[in-house]
Amino acid sequence: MERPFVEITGVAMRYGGVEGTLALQGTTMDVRKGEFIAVVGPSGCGKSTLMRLVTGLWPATAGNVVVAGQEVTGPLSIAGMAFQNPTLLPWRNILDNVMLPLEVVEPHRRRLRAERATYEARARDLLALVGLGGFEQKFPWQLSGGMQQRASLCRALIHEPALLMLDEPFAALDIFTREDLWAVLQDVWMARRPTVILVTHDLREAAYLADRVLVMSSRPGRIIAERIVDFPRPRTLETTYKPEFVSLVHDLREYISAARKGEEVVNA
Ligand SMILES: Nc1ncnc2c1ncn2[C@@H]1O[C@H](COP(=O)(O)OP(=O)(O)OP(=O)(O)O)[C@@H](O)[C@H]1O
Repeated sequence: MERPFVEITGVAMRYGGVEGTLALQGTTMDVRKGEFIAVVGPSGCGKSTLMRLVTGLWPATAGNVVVAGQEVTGPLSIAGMAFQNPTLLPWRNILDNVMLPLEVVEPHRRRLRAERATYEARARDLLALVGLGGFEQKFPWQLSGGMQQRASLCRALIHEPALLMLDEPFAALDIFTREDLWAVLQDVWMARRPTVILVTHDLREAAYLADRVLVMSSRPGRIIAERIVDFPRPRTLETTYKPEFVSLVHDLREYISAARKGEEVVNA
């Protein structure tokens, strides 16, 4: 069997020394190459911490994180990231914001000067794919929140990362924009098949997008349940009204209620 692309084994994370906050303990999970995983759990259970450990932004206090067969010991260049706030640079136009990772991540950094036209075409294609064709020269403050979040998704994808880490990327958006972006993200994922780990509080979002949903316990967080989601793709809003979908979301909600009360959850 192929080795998982992301292997998290017995990870613990304590912030601020021995007396500090224990955010994760005994966290173990694997993600296959090209798989779309959603991680859900009670507020403060350590989801963002998990993302920081996988991308090498923080070292784990205990346990191992291995990505693409390599132990993670520092920031991962094969990862693209998007967060709740789009964090676009206000002095750069949308095209230049999207192209930013190319100025940082090798081998693109070294090729950028000679192959600028090719890279720029790639950025324009991505912007068109998320519905932002024609907005390349605009500045972030000239775009709505949803449009900025689309641009930030393009920025996370421009260097064609093998791993896409999304930490509540749509949380700040209204429900209509959010649902539009689910379809956009699904399109991008189906076209390029990166391995995705999405952290979200929105259980419908998890069920719409993921191949597998992992549920975390209250802090210190560990994985206490998982559900395979096998609705055919591309999924649409119609999918979300089907009884199987509603029932999955209902189950996930029950798991989280149990986790918040500190009860054990039986694996489905
Ligand atoms: N840099 C830090 N220093 C100290 N404690 C931290 C730090 N970052 C997070 N924590 C603590 O670790 C715990 C887990 O935080 P984390 O942000 O990972 O949770 P989360 O599940 O992403 O939360 P939410 O669902 O509310 O976004 C919390 O108790 C938080 O206060």
